[in-house]
Amino acid sequence: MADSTAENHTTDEHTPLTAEVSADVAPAVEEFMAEAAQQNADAKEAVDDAGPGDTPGPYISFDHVYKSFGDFVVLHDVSFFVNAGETLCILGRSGVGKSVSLQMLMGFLKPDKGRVLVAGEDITTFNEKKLQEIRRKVTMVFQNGALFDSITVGENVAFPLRERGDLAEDQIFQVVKGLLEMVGVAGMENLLPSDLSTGMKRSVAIARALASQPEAVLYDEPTTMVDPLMAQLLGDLIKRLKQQLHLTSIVVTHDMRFAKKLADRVVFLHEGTARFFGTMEEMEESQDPILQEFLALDSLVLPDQDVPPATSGMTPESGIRAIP
Ligand SMILES: Nc1ncnc2c1ncn2[C@@H]1O[C@H](COP(=O)(O)OP(=O)(O)OP(=O)(O)O)[C@@H](O)[C@H]1O
Repeated sequence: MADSTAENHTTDEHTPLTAEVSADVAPAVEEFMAEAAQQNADAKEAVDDAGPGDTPGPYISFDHVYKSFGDFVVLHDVSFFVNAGETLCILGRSGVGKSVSLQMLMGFLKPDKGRVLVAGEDITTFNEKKLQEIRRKVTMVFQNGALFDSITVGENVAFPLRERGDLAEDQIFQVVKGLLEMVGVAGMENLLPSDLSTGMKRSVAIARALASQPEAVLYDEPTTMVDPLMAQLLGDLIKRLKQQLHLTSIVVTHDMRFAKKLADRVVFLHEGTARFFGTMEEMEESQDPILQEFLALDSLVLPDQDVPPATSGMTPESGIRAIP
């Protein structure tokens, strides 16, 4: 395992994803990551070609989307997009349709009206078979991790690797070990999900998502119910995945610090509409009283506390973890 002293944990987006991966499995993980990065670069080119004229097509977009449950209107004429390799944060108070939006992007829910485009394709009328193809490209990290409870952490992460059918068992073992080290939960292969804290489960869920080499990852409230240090670590990881794997990400969050750190753009949902769509700087400069109120309330809820830098790897014994 790489040295994990405090001075070696710079945790910026340029720290190699494999910096904490043991020397014995690093080559396998590096090869796996290089494959993923190349695939994502190809995906970006594919959507770049899809736009009209010289305009690149977005990787994901909501195009005038409407959604109601009975008489209850959740989304009313909502539009936004995410370019390939970029990160969008979906912000808004409870119950405004953030999770409903993610479920539509995964094809679990259909819009009543409007179009949903994923991987540059209009998935609005896709049948289940075609949606499964899309779900190979776009994967979701659920709040609770959505791990299989009856199998070990290692088996959970190995699952998508086995599905590929082209990897030998020793390659699977190495990639699983390396991915767990990469997301800061080294040595937890043999534990059951029920042995893990919420933050650890989320890290394992990210490792499992990465094992499927997605082009995009959708995160539902990644910092809910985790402490500020864990939130910082997850944020660093998502940023490095963007920087080094060119992953496209959508992050649903209430956490403005997190959004500030990650977002190329934000969409703010309010009373069924996309009240704001643009950069975080533009949102902060907005004179819209609803946005100003949201930002003011957030600064009350989240005082500007300094989070100490990560200093050590999390071990099953300590229950404390850090990523590079
Ligand atoms: N399948 C469903 N059937 C009926 N109503 C639903 C369904 N899914 C979501 N809703 C309702 O749609 C609204 C938006 O839900 P959603 O989960 O997207 O909110 P959210 O913005 O993610 O909130 P939170 O931040 O609290 O998670 C809620 O009022 C919810 O009860």
